[in-house]
Amino acid sequence: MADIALKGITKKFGPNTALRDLDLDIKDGEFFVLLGQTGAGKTTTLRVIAGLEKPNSGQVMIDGHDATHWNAAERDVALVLQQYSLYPRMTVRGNLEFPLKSRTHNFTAAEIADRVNRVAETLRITRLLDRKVERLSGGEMQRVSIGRAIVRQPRVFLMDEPLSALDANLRDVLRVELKKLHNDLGATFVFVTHDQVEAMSMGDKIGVLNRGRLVQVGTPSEIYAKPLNTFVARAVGTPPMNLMDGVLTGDGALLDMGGFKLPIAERHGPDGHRLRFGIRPENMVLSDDGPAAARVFDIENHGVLKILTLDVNGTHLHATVSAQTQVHIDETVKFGWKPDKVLSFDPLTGMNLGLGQEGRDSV
Ligand SMILES: Nc1ncnc2c1ncn2[C@@H]1O[C@H](COP(=O)(O)OP(=O)(O)OP(=O)(O)O)[C@@H](O)[C@H]1O
Repeated sequence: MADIALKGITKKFGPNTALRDLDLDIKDGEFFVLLGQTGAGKTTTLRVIAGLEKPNSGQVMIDGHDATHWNAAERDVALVLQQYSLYPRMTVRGNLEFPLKSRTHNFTAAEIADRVNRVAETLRITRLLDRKVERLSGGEMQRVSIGRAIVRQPRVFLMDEPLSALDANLRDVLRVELKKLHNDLGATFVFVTHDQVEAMSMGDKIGVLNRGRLVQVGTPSEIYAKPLNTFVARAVGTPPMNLMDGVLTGDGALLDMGGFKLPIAERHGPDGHRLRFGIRPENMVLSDDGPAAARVFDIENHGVLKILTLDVNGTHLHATVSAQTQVHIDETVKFGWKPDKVLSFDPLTGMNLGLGQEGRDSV
């Protein structure tokens, strides 16, 4: 088990800067998710923590020790990748034993057998122990990959999109199992994903990366309810937050879109101030006396709810409504929003004006 801290890490590949002055604190035993789009620097961050990539500047601290110059073995971390790094011709047992048989360990045969059996039980792969890896399904292989990481009992698990090659059902199952494994082991997990649903459902903490910079760190609910800026606001939530430009007037927002005026509970600026207003789809309200009008462009049925795409003069907004709501494509509907759920962003910087200086400093 271990705390990890990155201090001012910059990593360049030729002219390409993958990480820019990155500071990151991961607490002992935390399930920390790094969320970002492709090329954001997630894998590079993991490889810097693992000691597989040397930063151009900055420090890697493990349990309070400066580990910047430690090699990968000294750091005692395990990396699980999206592609299974297994030996296909060996049995599952052979693959699980392999990390314990290296010259740096001095385990007895009985100790190795005991560890392998316990890991197999934890991951429910005991019945597969004598099967060749090449004869396993994708989900089984990924379980074995995870098993190969835990059998060494490292202090940190680094996981690079370990579920992204699996089909949706299996991903759901392994998500739950990984969370349980984390609880059982009590080890520090750093989990990389570009899938915000995965990040929201698994992380104790989420760090949102964009172009090599850490934009915001927080619990899933903090990131969802108090995004630092429009980038984070749109990075989590399905469908993403609606953003609309407009001006403050009286107790409302006069939207450029359609010239509609909608009430807001919290003002961030004087009358006439231009803002970007943000509202999550579940906080849009369809009602006959709504102050704004739109054409229903699309309806997605999701069982208990429907996701509507509303067209307001060519701009699309999303609204999540109950499955009982009667709507038809091309129908004109009236809508409003929950005034206390509206966020106000600076249209130039994208910063969330509702957080105040204190909120911005804390992220
Ligand atoms: N070995 C390398 N040589 C050159 N450029 C690299 C190398 N590794 C990463 N990069 C660049 O660094 C940036 C960050 O890459 P990284 O793989 O860390 O992103 P990522 O967030 O993990 O992306 P993905 O989700 O696509 O894996 C990208 O612009 C990438 O092209």
